[in-house]
Amino acid sequence: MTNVSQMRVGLGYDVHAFAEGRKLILGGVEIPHHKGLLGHSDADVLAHAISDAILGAARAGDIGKLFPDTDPAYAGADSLKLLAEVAAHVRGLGFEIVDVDSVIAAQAPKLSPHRDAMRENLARAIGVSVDAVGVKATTTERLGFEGREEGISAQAVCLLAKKCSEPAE
Ligand SMILES: Nc1ccn([C@@H]2O[C@H](COP(=O)(O)O)[C@@H](O)[C@H]2O)c(=O)n1
Ligand SMILES: C[C@@]1(CO)OP(=O)(O)OP(=O)(O)OC[C@H]1O
Repeated sequence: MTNVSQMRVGLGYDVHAFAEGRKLILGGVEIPHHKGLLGHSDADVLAHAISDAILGAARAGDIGKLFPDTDPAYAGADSLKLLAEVAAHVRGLGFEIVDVDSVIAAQAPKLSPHRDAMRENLARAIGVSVDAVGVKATTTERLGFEGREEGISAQAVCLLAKKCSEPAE
């Protein structure tokens, strides 16, 4: 028997609408802006997309399954804490979190000044090194709901590895 790694990829996507009187929190960073994102939790759309990418790679459902948006326990929840729970959950299933990359689609505000702070927060929550977490941002050239500044979307991919035994040839 030899130990081999089974590799799995996951994809996550999330959208939250802008609302007045809310904080804008992305990757656990509170970003100065005149409006924030609406949600049951803190509406950290980036942390949610990454959570779903990790869960997708583990074939373990999605964040709505783990943390229902009908459960008052998650009202105003810190999404970095939910992400840390997701990481612990997939490790409990035997997976190692190898790599994460992501992109935020937002017409405004400018996010690149906050990239490193987001990466550090996310890496700490996931329990990986900062170089294993990518964060990018794009406008949508004023097209679509992001371009009209009605909301923000985020997409993420994740690579997981699981050690498994296989009979030698
Ligand atoms: N909210 C955003 C959007 C974009 N950026 C940075 O600007 C670059 C150019 O964006 P385009 O949509 O015109 O391609 C992009 O590569 C990001 O570095 C940003 O910081 N915040
Ligand atoms: C994060 C959770 C927590 O209840 O709520 P929301 O902030 O509404 O976020 P969404 O991505 O719409 O749903 C996932 C939920 O698990």
